Amino acid sequence: MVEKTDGVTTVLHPDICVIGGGSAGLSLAAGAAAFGVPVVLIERGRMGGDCLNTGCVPSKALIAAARHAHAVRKAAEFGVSAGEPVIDFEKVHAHVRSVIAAIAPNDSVERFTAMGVRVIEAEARFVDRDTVMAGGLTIRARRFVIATGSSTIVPPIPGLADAGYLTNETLFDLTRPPEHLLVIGAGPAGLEMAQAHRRLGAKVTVIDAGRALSGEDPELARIVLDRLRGEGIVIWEHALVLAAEKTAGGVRLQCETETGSVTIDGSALLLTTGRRGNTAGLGLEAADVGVTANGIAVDASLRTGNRRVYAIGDAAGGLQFTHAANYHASLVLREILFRLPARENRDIVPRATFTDPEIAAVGLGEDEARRRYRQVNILRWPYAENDRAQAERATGGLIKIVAGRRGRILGVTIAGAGAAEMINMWSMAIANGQGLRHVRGAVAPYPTMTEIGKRAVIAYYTPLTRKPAVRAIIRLLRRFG
Ligand SMILES: Cc1cc2nc3c(=O)[nH]c(=O)nc-3n(C[C@H](O)[C@H](O)[C@H](O)COP(=O)(O)OP(=O)(O)OC[C@H]3O[C@@H](n4cnc5c(N)ncnc54)[C@H](O)[C@@H]3O)c2cc1C
Ligand SMILES: NC(=O)c1ccc[n+]([C@@H]2O[C@H](COP(=O)([O-])OP(=O)(O)OC[C@H]3O[C@@H](n4cnc5c(N)ncnc54)[C@H](O)[C@@H]3O)[C@@H](O)[C@H]2O)c1
Repeated sequence: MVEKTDGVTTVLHPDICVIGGGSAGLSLAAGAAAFGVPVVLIERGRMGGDCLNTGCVPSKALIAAARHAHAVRKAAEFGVSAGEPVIDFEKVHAHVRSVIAAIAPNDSVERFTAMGVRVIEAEARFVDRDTVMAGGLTIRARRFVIATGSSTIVPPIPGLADAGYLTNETLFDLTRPPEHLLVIGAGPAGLEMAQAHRRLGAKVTVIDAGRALSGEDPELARIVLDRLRGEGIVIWEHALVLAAEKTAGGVRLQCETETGSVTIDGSALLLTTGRRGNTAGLGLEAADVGVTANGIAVDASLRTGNRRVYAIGDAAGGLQFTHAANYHASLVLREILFRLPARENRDIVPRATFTDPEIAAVGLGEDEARRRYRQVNILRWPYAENDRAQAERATGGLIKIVAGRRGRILGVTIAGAGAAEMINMWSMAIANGQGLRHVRGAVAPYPTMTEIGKRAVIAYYTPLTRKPAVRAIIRLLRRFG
């Protein structure tokens, strides 16, 4: 990398300058370095970003602890006596920290420096279309990639700031369980954390202005919501939080629900009200980079209004998943390194919410498929018809497959045990334009829950067995012995 010092400032001239060392930025920097391309990565906080420090990793570690507590409570159903679990929240917290610590070296400054990435630990800011300043250094790169992540949207609820609230940035620092956790926002983040805390001994109330899990097919979302309610979580849907206030015991919310006004007292409040791409302080105006209500304005190739600048991951204000961030990084890298046109295809990006049961989906939902195509077939198969699900006592679940003409797979949603793992097969099928016949032709080991999808597909072909033409062929062939 060309580096010039004029006695006052040092100017770096990499091919690529990445702003943000979270899932998106690290993925892009690692890919560029692997091809020997000079790359600068600027990170103002902790390497690994949200996913490692305050998102996926701590939340999944907490969920794992909660699942063990739940398994102890449920053990009697299997003839194993265990009683009520003893939960040491400080040790749960230590478990969460140790999982982060185990993964952190993969995202460390040392590892990336060893790969050949020049890591600058400072805040980055554009000063013009082609220049970023960070930590007293000037970076003039051929291409810039903004990967600054997102932050919780704080709703304008009167009294909220004074009442005090937790977000994903502070939730995992708790070393004592909240007695009664109030959660505003019943999306993936809110419901995952609601169930984890409930299973770890807290009372939990969730409030949403709209439908809970509104991004998912209502038929399948209902399976998850029924289970959560069955575990004692109170979920208010279509409820407006009008005001918040601090109380001696914690926090009080005044809500307007479908059945009237309700006052809810809790000991702590968590906001999981959606996330907006981080744009503040980046000097985007100087770089001619536009913003939207969700984050940085990009086109389908993740390019901003400034042709040299891309935005990827949560910052781009679209899909907000670690795997989407990695996908974005691969698309932009393809375009920068090989000049191959990049085009984001959201239909191939799966999503999974790690409640129990999980809900996972890829491709089009039924409504969207009906909007786009004239002929749509809906296939369903319940977990209760699967032998493994019976053995595991995990019969509450359903797969729903949306197929088009000639059995092309358009979308799949699964609510049930192992849904996040099971969706992989369908992601692969959709990404490769495959149809139901490809699934029919594959053999799934018995007894596994993967068979649930295959059974749905076989049911789709069952009417074939009754077709007169098919039966006539069989009759004809029987004559030959
Ligand atoms: C509670 C929770 C659970 C989640 N669970 C999952 C899950 O199970 N699966 C999943 O796929 N996704 C999950 N997500 C979403 C996932 O965490 C994000 O999609 C992912 O982290 C986005 O990566 P990113 O690189 O775009 O942003 P980030 O990881 O946020 O990284 C952005 C980085 O940029 C840095 N930065 C910002 N501005 C500047 C600046 N001006 N200069 C220098 N550096 C800057 C920040 O410090 C940060 O480190 C979860 C999110 C939350 C909140
Ligand atoms: N398993 C996962 O992959 C996972 C887990 C957590 C988060 N995430 C990602 O992080 C992002 C943020 O997640 P999230 O669940 O916070 O966002 P979300 O946008 O999915 O859900 C936010 C919810 O908050 C509600 N809401 C917003 N303002 C409100 C208000 N004032 N009063 C009541 N309800 C209000 C909305 O109606 C919505 O249902 C998502 O894009 C998600 O994909 C992913």
